[in-house]
Amino acid sequence: MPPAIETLALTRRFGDRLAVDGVSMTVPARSIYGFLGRNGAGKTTTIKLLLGLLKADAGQARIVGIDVATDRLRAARKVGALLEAQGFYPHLSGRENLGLTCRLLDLPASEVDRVLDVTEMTAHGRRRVSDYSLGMRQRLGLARAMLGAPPVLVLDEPSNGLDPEGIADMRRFLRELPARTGATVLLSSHLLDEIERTATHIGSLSHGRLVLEGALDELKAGLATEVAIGTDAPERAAAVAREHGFDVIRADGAQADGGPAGAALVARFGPHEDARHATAALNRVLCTAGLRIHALAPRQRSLETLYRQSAPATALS
Ligand SMILES: Nc1ncnc2c1ncn2[C@@H]1O[C@H](COP(=O)(O)OP(=O)(O)OP(=O)(O)O)[C@@H](O)[C@H]1O
Repeated sequence: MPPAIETLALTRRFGDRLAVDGVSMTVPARSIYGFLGRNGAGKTTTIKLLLGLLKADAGQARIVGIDVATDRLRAARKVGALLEAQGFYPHLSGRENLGLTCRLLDLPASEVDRVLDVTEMTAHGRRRVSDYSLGMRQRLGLARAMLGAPPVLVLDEPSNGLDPEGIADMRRFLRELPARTGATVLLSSHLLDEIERTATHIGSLSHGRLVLEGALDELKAGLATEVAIGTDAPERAAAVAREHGFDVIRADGAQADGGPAGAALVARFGPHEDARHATAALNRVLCTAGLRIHALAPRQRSLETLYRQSAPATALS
């Protein structure tokens, strides 16, 4: 089975600006691929290249093995998209809006029932889109992207503007999608936490370059285990720990004792080190030196850590 999406040194300039700079990304079939990057990193341009809405200056893009540049229409039939501007006719019902797209794509009318059912929108199909909540419009956008059952879905910020309940709903829906329909989802979002809870794989762009890619579990497993140290004498604790060969840093985040967020003293163990043994050894060293240690708290390995490490110069946006 070819990857759902594959690019090879994909490049696109606007004037002097390299918006997409030699990106080689692989989205495995049936994955949920979180596509990350701050504003202007090149996500939308990449998506437009994948959809054949823009031409690449160099490199290739393939959707389920079909070259987007040389076989544009066949590739386009394999991908459904939910982009920011939904472009529905507000005075028409959801069902009528979908019917129009169905005719444009030369698909059987039964597709409307199918996608309304998949997106749990059947009950609202006959209501006018102007009466829909934002969450329902996003669902309808998903339904439209799924017309013709394309194997690949590209969703740009599907949770944008939704309330917490709507976001949770969207998350549940997306997580179930590959198993229910066999589809692969490329999910572009600024919400790291949402991506972490939804995606199986991630790819991160920074200044047009792919700086991080892989299965989320594997990437997280490769991160060092970190333990926050709660002590009254952080400077001395750091010095003692370092003397004994521990890698100790000052890091942002919650204090080990649950106190106010700020610079915490954090020990980092290698990804293959036994964290329990290492923590016990660290504790022994600090206590033997007469330091008062009131907490040793393991920190979660998070997508945020990965993201910051891969693009350290860029702030979250
Ligand atoms: N049509 C265009 N003409 C000129 N420059 C453009 C054009 N489209 C994008 N760019 C530039 O290319 C770079 C990448 O933009 P792009 O929209 O792909 O980023 P993005 O990651 O999608 O950001 P956002 O999260 O804000 O949508 C930016 O510097 C942007 O200003």
